[in-house]
Amino acid sequence: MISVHQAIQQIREQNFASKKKQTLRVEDALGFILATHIDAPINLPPFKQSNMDGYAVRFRESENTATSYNLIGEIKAGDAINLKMKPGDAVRIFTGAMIPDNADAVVMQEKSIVKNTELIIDFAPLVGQHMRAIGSQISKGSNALPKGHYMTPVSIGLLKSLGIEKVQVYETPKVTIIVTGNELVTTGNSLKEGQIYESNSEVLKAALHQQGIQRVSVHYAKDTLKDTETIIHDALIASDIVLISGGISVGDYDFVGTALQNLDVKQLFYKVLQKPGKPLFFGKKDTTYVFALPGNPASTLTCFYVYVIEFIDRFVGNSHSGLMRVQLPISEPFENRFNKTLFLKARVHKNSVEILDHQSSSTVISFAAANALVCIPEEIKKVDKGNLVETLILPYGSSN
Ligand SMILES: Nc1nc2c(c(=O)[nH]1)N[C@H]1C(S)=C(S)[C@@H](COP(=O)(O)OP(=O)(O)OC[C@H]3O[C@@H](n4cnc5c(N)ncnc54)[C@H](O)[C@@H]3O)O[C@H]1N2
Ligand code: MOO
Repeated sequence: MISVHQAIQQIREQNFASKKKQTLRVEDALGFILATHIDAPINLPPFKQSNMDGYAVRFRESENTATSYNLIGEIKAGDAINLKMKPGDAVRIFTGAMIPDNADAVVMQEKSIVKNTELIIDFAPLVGQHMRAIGSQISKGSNALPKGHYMTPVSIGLLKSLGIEKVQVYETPKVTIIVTGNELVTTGNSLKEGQIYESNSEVLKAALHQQGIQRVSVHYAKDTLKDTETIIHDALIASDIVLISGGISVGDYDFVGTALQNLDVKQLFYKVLQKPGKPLFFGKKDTTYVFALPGNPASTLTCFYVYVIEFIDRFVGNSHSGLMRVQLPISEPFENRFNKTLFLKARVHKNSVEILDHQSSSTVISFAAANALVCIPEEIKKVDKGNLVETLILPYGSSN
């Protein structure tokens, strides 16, 4: 049995140096990881822009205390007019429009009065006010997004605003989910005595999709060594990652461990001093990695969030791997009576984190209400109210 820390270290030690790359249109790259640094091909903004609807002014020669200017023209957004402004001139200007080269400042229209061709303002404008300088957001040639960056909607927007059409990203892994268990029935069928509805495959598939992984197939193995072995054998050939649900404990009908051994899958670790998810297996055959996730639904999902996400982030070259971890004050005292590291379903509130009821690994009712997992290390026996605890924010935790 190894510690949670050792298990995570083992995952981090895997070497994914030769990652496959692919080229995508920027708008198709949501959720992918950039395989190259991207430098700005143009200045942003590409020309001096007005930040307000109002008037561009050029100060009089030696001072800028003037409050009266001569209005000489108008420039709208999209106009390519570079008016030559003399000292004391003003130009009607709009937000996003190109400001004449020699304008010194923009004055908001709310602070101005126009009488015929005279612009009167009741204060002396500051040099550069309400103007966006060329390249002030990003200058041509400087780095817009680094290699390893996770593409979000706004990353797409930034690259689009730089005129970039295509990006190189790392390929996402092909994942096979294998579900074991004779008691499992898919929805749409009626339950017979002793049967339950199968859910882990859909949970894992949805959680993978949320990580940007679309190439996922699901297979079902009966609780026989032959069936388990055949299905794992085929998955090892067809996939980069195999996720197996259930059958990894010590019961007479838990065949996953033996099947993996028979198929020469090298064990990197088996059993972690944690609750839930103690009988977690991690191994490798050739270039394919295998996680055998304990079948209890909350154990399966906890192991996915703590270990599989860490692994996938590294596999796809994400420079930030694993769930975000923050220290938060706990809302009630907590006792760890298990001599194991606990991952507890929890809810982050504004100024604290609350451990939820129903922590059993066979129940997902608290997981459905959770937006975080609190990690209490095995050596911590008691946490007082208000003490800081390590809190892992679930992928949807910031939005619910
Ligand atoms: N003698 C011992 N028994 C058990 C130990 C142990 O150390 N000694 N460990 C327990 C722990 S901890 C866990 S976790 C489970 C893990 O067992 P398996 O990985 O072999 O999982 P199963 O037995 O196949 O299933 C456990 C539980 O979860 C339900 N299940 C499984 N798959 C699904 C699914 N796809 N959808 C919904 N529900 C599923 C299954 O019906 C069982 O109730 O072992 C303990 N036993
Ligand atoms: O470790 Mo098991 O996952 O408690 O139920």
